[in-house]
Amino acid sequence: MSEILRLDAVSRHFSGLKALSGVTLRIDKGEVLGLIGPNGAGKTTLVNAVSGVTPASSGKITFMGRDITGIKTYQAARLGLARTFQIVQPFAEFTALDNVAAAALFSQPGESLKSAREEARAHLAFVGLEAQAGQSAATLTLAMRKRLELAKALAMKPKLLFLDEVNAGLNSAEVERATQLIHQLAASGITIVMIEHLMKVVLNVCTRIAVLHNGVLIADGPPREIIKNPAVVDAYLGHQYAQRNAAHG
Ligand SMILES: Nc1ncnc2c1ncn2[C@@H]1O[C@H](COP(=O)(O)OP(=O)(O)OP(=O)(O)O)[C@@H](O)[C@H]1O
Repeated sequence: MSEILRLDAVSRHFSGLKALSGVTLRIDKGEVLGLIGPNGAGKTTLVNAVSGVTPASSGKITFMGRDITGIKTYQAARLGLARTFQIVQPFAEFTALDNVAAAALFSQPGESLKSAREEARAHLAFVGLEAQAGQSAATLTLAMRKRLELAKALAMKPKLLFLDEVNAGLNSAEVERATQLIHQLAASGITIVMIEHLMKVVLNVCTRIAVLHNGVLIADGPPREIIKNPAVVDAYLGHQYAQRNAAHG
């Protein structure tokens, strides 16, 4: 497989706090990488560093062979790096359709509003929000706003898509539906990095798992190995989880 993203010794400090410490990680095209770890481990900070929201303090980030360290968010979007946010933040007064059209225009500013809206309609249909196209984003349920967030990210035509806790706060039927969408996205060839606390989802969709703890990458490998890794069990999964898992083979 060929490399799409590479982090070399990436660190991010907030005053004295080391949110990310010397993270080196390679992601290949077509992978679905699960990024896991306890609260405050540095997962969102890593995604923010790559997508230009909060630049790295040091280290190097390479996307499709190009040095993108310190890139701005709009530049990242135009290169094909898109993300959803943990706290969904649509333009509340805009319709669902125009939220997605705005995302399309953000990544391709030359596009006409008419074609951005046509494109937006297709993305809304993909995430199952066709019927809500004309509704203002403020009136959508949390699950719908999460799917809207996904449609916005897709409107940026990503090559690499970061999903930041797209399942948080959803019920099991909604998680099931979101999981199917992630499978479809992966099948369409988009490389995915997902921050996810639900291990059931991680194990269902991820081809590889990277684990952060206190800003340090403590493990990186195939899901079946990661869930047995003693450092990961200690830092995140817990011994009960490991025992339950071992009992289920
Ligand atoms: N803008 C900021 N200013 C100061 N500290 C920050 C900032 N952003 C993150 N941090 C701190 O950096 C550390 C890593 O935070 P981060 O949000 O990356 O963790 P996370 O693994 O995504 O956690 P969670 O699972 O709770 O979302 C935390 O201690 C957090 O408080």
